[in-house]
Amino acid sequence: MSDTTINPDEIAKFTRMAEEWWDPSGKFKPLHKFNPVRLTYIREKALARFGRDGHARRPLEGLRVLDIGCGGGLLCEPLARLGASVTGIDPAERNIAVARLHAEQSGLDIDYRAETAEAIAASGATFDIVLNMEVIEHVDNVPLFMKSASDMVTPGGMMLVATINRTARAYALAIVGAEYVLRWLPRGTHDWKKFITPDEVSALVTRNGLRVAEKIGVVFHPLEDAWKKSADTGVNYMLLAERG
Ligand SMILES: C[S@@+](CC[C@H](N)C(=O)[O-])C[C@H]1O[C@@H](n2cnc3c(N)ncnc32)[C@H](O)[C@@H]1O
Ligand SMILES: [Mg+2]
Repeated sequence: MSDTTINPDEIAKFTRMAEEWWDPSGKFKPLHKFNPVRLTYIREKALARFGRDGHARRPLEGLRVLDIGCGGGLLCEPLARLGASVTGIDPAERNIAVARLHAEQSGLDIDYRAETAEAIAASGATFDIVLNMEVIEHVDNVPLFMKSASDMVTPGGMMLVATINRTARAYALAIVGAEYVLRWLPRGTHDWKKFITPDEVSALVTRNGLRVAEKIGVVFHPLEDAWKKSADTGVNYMLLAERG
């Protein structure tokens, strides 16, 4: 197995789409649509874990957040607005350039770096919150990726993972449905074989010293045109893991 998590085809694919990160109806429309449910989840879990007051103007003030595979910064920016000290990393340099420019235009101070998780982990850096959102299914050497991500969770900290389950239903909905029928995503965005089950994610984080606190599904509601939390983890899901 290679000693890097970088899959060059994946980086090339995201580099080609980089100009579209902030277009809510462009190629990253599904991520824009996911944002409300996942931001609500991250915020809620962070308030609980770190004993923060949700009514404060900047409730996450001072918490160090690492967003792995941050792309154009769709999660970094709202978290910076909540007061967090955000570091966004992505091996695709074009993504980082787009993210930096957008943060500057938004008047936000975010530490963006064109780096891999394994490189940052090797430096010994740790964070209160590590975000691992819609990335695992795009990396090589998943064990190294999950070890690097887990190692960066400080004692008392947490990691949130969002990804797609490897089920027949995920093939039908996340690939055939989303790429071919509804055309929400460009064809070839996902490879079913790279999807990962909640049990596999749990085993990888547990092996690296974290404890799985919750697994929840995320399901699309067509009538409301919105994604919502659900007990059904059969396709899209999120997992919360904590250290100590
Ligand atoms: C589907 S996007 C998700 C972007 C962002 N996390 C979000 O949810 O809005 C996947 C991102 O992972 C990045 N990526 C690909 N391989 C990676 C790796 N080995 N390590 C970290 N990020 C990677 C891609 O460049 C891309 O920006
Ligand atoms: Mg994906």
